[in-house]
Amino acid sequence: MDAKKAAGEKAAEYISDGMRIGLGTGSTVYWTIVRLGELVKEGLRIEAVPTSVQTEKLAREAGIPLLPLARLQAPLDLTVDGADEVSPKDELIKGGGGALLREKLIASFSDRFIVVVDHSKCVSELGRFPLPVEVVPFGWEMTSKQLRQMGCEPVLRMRDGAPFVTDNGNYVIDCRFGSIPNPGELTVELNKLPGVVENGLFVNMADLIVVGHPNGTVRTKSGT
Ligand SMILES: O=C(CO)[C@H](O)[C@H](O)COP(=O)(O)O
Repeated sequence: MDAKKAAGEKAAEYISDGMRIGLGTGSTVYWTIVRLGELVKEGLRIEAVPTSVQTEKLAREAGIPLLPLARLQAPLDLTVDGADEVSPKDELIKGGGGALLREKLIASFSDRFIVVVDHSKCVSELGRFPLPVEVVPFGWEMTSKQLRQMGCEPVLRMRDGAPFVTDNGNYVIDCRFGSIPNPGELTVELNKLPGVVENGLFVNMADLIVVGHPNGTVRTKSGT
């Protein structure tokens, strides 16, 4: 079985009747959404908040009832989402799919945050994957220069010959740091830059990491 499918489907086991959940974005949580769609058809009652337009579409197709954020009075029970890198301390890089801002918001509104990855995402130190930073389009060139001064190689994310635009109307600058020895400090420093909306470092957020392996086995480990 595919490692992403194994991890994604396993996460569905943590979701029970009556829960209000957050649904992440990407090809691993895709399998959670597909599995939840099956369970909903079998009678599971849940409501979900999607972290992207892409996930909203998938959830609708799967028949999962959606919950408008404006109606949310209390934290979500659980959010399931993927990641691009996971450190030994369960710090994450996210945003490969460009949904980092909504993903961080929804995860922070959740009592529990479960991360689903295939084994290749587990690294000894964060930073080989370029860190996605969501920035406002106005003056992005200056923001990029300031990001460079923080020790990375910044590249504006492009799609079809034009800047990639997030669901929030912003740009993404992918910042190649090479290594990020102190993600906690870096996330604070990045978010101090005026043009930065949010960055893809998720520190002290994951409660459980579900890691899929190519033979279809899954290992879980408690997060921070
Ligand atoms: O952060 C994300 C999207 O913004 C994704 O969760 C991350 O890129 C992992 O994606 P995939 O499961 O497809 O490898």
